[in-house]
Amino acid sequence: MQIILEDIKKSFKVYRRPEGKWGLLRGAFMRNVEKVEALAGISFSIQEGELVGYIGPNGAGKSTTVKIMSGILTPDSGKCWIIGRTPWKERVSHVSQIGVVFGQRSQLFWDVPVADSFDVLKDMYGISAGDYRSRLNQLTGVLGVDSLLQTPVRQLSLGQRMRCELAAALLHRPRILFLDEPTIGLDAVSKLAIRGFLKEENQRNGVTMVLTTHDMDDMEALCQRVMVIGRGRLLYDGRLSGLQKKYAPEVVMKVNTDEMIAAMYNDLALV
Ligand SMILES: Nc1ncnc2c1ncn2[C@@H]1O[C@H](COP(=O)(O)OP(=O)(O)OP(=O)(O)O)[C@@H](O)[C@H]1O
Repeated sequence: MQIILEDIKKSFKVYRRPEGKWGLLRGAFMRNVEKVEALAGISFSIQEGELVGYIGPNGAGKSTTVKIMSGILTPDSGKCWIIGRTPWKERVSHVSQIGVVFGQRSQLFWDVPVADSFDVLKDMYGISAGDYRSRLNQLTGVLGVDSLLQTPVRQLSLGQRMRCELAAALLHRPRILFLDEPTIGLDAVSKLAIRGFLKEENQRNGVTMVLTTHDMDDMEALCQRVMVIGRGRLLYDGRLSGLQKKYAPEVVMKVNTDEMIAAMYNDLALV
């Protein structure tokens, strides 16, 4: 198994101001401390080359799991091995094997051209000049961002930025890619492009992927296996079809809205 999590628990301390009219004033001297249990004992394992969907409602603990697997957060207890390493203990060697994309955050420098961020990543990961050139050509070509390399990140649209984020996460040829809501806020055309790219990268290069999303079309297009988390606990781990059969047994018609809208944009020559 390439990814193993065993009984991972994580809670956060949150400080709350006393309520009421004088709460603001009293809060300057005393605060109530509360414990939020984000993960209450999560266990799963993932094989090399799998593309697994990780879904659940807001606040269920998805991002916390991704942050622990990426080595950004340390859990309170439990065990985690990613390619045989414990992420938060062997961070440097761990990050060379993984790529991470957070849909709501950027790993690119905001004010400088995209190419400058890529150059920094090249040095950070110690990618040789030849390998960097060929990988950059390949990724920018497939993702359609070659013409954007000299544009400052702040001038990119969300969809353009997300394609650049994907290229940045894959420059060093990681074996595992963690994706936290990579299609959030994107239009139908960009969503389809990113799904197509992820599928190709998984199938052709065998990159293992864990995909967090609220978009069921992402799930259907990409994931055969789905893990459902709720209140920090794993509630389901199995085939997407099993989940659909259980919770939507009587669906009679399915309209793929993303594909419909993408076709409409194409017809209107809007892309
Ligand atoms: N740094 C933090 N400090 C305090 N509480 C936190 C922190 N990070 C997460 N939490 C809490 O932990 C719980 C799980 O949060 P998490 O971000 O993992 O959920 P999520 O499933 O990714 O949600 P969403 O779908 O909204 O992104 C939530 O109750 C959240 O408020």
